[in-house]
Amino acid sequence: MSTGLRFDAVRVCAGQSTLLDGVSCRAHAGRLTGLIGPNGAGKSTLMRAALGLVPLADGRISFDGQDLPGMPRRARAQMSAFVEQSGSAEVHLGAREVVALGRIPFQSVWQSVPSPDDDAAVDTALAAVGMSGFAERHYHTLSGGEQQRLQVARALAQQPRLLILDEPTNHLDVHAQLSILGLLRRLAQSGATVLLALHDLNLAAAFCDDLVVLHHGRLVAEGAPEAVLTPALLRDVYAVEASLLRHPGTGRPMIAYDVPPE
Ligand SMILES: Nc1ncnc2c1ncn2[C@@H]1O[C@H](COP(=O)(O)OP(=O)(O)OP(=O)(O)O)[C@@H](O)[C@H]1O
Repeated sequence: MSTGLRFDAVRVCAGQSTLLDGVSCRAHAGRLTGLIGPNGAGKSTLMRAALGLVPLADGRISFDGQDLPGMPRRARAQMSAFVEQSGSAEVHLGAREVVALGRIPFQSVWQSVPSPDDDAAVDTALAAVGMSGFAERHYHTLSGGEQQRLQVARALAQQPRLLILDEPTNHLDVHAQLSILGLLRRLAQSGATVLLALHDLNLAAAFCDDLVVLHHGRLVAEGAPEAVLTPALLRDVYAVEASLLRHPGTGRPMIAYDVPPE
């Protein structure tokens, strides 16, 4: 059984700066974990460290007990997928080809055309993000939100057991935000480990099973949204005043920000 993603006393440095300072937290298998914190808190750095894209000065990051950053790239790509914050530069590819990039970790060097399994995974991923009708378009002709949905589809085509996404709802209209987060929640419910950075705290509260809060490169809170999202934490971490309400249907926390009168 999968035990999920685990960060133990993770420290990351760049020159004289400490970007992450002794961060220990978990993203459990079968749960949607939201990584929150203000700009510059260290969210992207933590995600990139998990995938071996920035070196650890200290600590350990493991997935199902295995050292994740230290794993051979192909083995890591066969189990994990990453959607980065700023879209990538696949400008000369068609939309379908971008999604098909997610199948590369499973293809042999002798394979010149995608297998039926590859094609099926790409079709399923395109449909999951509502982009089947865009498959033949050039990537660079797509809107920011359409490109974002394709990047999520590329990650889904990898059929990962671990999915890490850096602000996947960036550029998306409200319907697309709810639909992508619903999709990620279903993926988690099917047993995957899903860790995603989010700035919209109301969306984080509505969808995530667990929240991890970073501030100045340190862990400041971890747990269920209703335990983590308190007026005191919002004041200390985000320097905002807010009241916590409950959604009348789901009982989930909702944040009402105090906007000063003019
Ligand atoms: N290579 C680097 N050298 C120096 N500082 C860096 C480097 N990479 C990141 N930083 C700094 O580390 C801090 C954390 O950056 P990071 O991108 O992880 O934050 P974040 O929480 O993802 O922010 P945002 O919400 O704005 O995307 C920032 O202050 C950033 O400027």
